[in-house]
Amino acid sequence: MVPPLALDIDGTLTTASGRIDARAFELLPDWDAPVVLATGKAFPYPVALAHFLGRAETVIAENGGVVHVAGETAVLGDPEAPRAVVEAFRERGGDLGWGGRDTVNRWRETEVALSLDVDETLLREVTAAAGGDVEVVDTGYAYHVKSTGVSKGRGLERVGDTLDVDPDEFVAIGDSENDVSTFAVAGESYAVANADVAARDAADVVLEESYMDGTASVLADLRARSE
Ligand SMILES: O=C(O)COP(=O)(O)O
Ligand SMILES: [Mg+2]
Repeated sequence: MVPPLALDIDGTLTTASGRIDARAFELLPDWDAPVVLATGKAFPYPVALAHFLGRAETVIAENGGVVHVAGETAVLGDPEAPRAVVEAFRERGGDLGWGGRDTVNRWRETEVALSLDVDETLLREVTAAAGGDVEVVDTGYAYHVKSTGVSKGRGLERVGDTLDVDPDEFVAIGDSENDVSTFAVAGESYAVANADVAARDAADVVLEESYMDGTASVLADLRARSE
C-alpha cells in the first residue's frame, strides 16, 4: 500500500515558473491513498486542483485557516486580528502589493496575503505591535498575516481524525516555513531542494532535486517501496 500524502502546492507541485507541473496529473489521480493538498493559497485554489485531478476535495487552505474533508468545511482561523494588522499597515502607508486585481485575497477567509514586494520591515513591525496572536509567514510566494493558532500541521491532524488515518502515516513534501508544522505531524517529511532554511531544517530528508523533480522522485520511491 502506498502511504497517504500531504502535499504543498507552490514550490512542490509546480515548476520554477509557478505552473502546476504536468506530472502532477500523471502521478496523483490514481494514488491509492488519501492525498491532502495543503497550501497557503485561498480555499478555491486547492479545491480546483483536487477537482481537476479527479480526487476527493481533501484540502488544507490558508495555512490551516480552512480545512475541507469528507464534504465538510471547517473555518478554523479568525480573520479579525490579521485584518486589523493589515489595516494598521495600510494606515502607515503600506499596500498589499497586488495592484488593482486582488484575486489573491478575493476569497480568503481567515488571513491576508501580501506581495513579497511590500515593505517587510514595516509589516513585521506592525504585526509585532499587535501582540502575540498574529504572525507573518513568508512562503517564498507571499507574506501571510495569520493567527498563530492555525497551521497546516493542525489542519492535517484534523484531516487525519476525520479520515481515521493516524497523521503519522502521512508522507509530507514541502518547500517553505509554512510546511514546518506539516513536517512535524507527518511520519515522514521531505523538503525539495528549492526549500527555504526553515523547511530544510524541519524535514527528515532534504532532496537533491527541486520542485516537481523532487516530489516525483519521492512518489516513485514510495511506490517502489510499497510493491
Ligand atoms: O500561497 C502561498 O504563498 C504559498 O502556497 P503553498 O503553501 O502552496 O506553497
Ligand atoms: Mg510551498
